[in-house]
Amino acid sequence: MFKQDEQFAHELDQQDELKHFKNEFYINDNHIYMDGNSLGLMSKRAEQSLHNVTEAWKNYAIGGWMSGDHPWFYLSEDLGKRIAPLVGGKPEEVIVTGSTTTNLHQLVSSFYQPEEGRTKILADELNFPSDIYALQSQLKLHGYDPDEHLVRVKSRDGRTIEEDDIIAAMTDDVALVILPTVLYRSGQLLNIEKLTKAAHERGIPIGFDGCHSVGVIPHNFHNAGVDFAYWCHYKYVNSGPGGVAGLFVHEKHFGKTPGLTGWFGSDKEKQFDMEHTFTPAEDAGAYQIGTPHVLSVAPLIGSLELFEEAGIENIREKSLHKTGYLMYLVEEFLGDYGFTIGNPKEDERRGGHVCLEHDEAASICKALKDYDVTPDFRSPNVIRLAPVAFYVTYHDVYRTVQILKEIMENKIYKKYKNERDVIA
Ligand SMILES: Cc1ncc(COP(=O)(O)O)c(C=O)c1O
Ligand SMILES: Nc1c(O)cccc1C(=O)C[C@H](N)C(=O)O
Repeated sequence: MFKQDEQFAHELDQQDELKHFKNEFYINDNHIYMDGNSLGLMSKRAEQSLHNVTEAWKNYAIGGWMSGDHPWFYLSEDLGKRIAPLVGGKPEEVIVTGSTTTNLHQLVSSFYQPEEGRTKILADELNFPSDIYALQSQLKLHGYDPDEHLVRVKSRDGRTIEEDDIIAAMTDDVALVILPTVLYRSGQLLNIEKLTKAAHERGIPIGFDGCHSVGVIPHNFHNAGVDFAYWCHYKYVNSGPGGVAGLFVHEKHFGKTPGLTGWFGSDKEKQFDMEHTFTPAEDAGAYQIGTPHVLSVAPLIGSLELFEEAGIENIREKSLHKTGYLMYLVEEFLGDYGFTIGNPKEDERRGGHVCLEHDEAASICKALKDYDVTPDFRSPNVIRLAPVAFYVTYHDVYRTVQILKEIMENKIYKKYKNERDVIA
């Protein structure tokens, strides 16, 4: 269904009904940005909404909490409602707050309730380090040895985790399951419905890290019955470095007091009563802790407009097609150069990036940067390439593969050290 020639790439671009979105983003003409899976590009809408919030601060000062187009007091809830369609949550099940890691701490503090004989947390050995560190420290806070109580499902191939292996590890001593939706390195998409059903059949609550899927894949957290989820917005949702994260708590858990409490988790009508008895919000808002980071959330106001205009189903369709095209070109043009495609190839098992493995991955990434292509390296041998639907064209994908071919054919990568820089 794909063709090898450059003209074909141009034809695909002409037919791309999302192509006009590229003009919404800041990117130099000749630059190819394949790293939206780590930090999304700045959009003009995000820049504008950030500016609007600084203007509100200028004009209203403390009045900004209740005045202006986006009163800050309700902003986290308002944005949660707008994120809800991206994660398949009800509007009141989603709140924009914290960071991925702090939200995980909050949710584990709330949902990990060990009891006699059921004390373990189940994760996987390919999980993102920050999640593992959080789980280890939570276990320690409960007086458990993480080496014994944090179970990490093994990968059979070093890239992916078999759902059946995860389910087999959901034994009677497991009190909580934490998994990624999409694995950060290989890009494997786990079957969220299947895993949630299996966990619940065994009486175990389950939560998902959606960092690598929110903004690129539609979700179904509510209908799947997922207990909770957490994710960042600075990758595929383009909210800027350190942008405020999000979390989902299924409505079946409403009414419980979160493990970590703070005044911004209060019922909004009660918050300024300043009582020493905490009255939690009745929805996911209860999981907030302190004052929202208004300046770090501001870009999301504008960025979300693009998702509302494009539709997440269309974004997923285009992302699958572009990653499919990239894999096709890799196989056609790079077959002789020692690359392995490390992500699952089936559409229902892969996320928004292609994982290329190569022994010289670090030096190849450095060479790509000198050709004005931004890839993403994960030690020891992974090149992640994300042809983001909004701003990477088919022709960009074509050019990236041609540049890779040139780097390999002419051994240009040999000019660079095959080791990572400070930030990968
Ligand atoms: C899967 C995953 N989990 C957690 C994190 C940590 O997020 P943060 O540093 O925003 O807490 C990241 C990215 O940094 C990630 O990719
Ligand atoms: N959060 C990051 C940062 O502060 C600096 C550099 C990279 C990141 C990332 O988000 C990395 C990303 N989570 C990953 O999947 O590797």
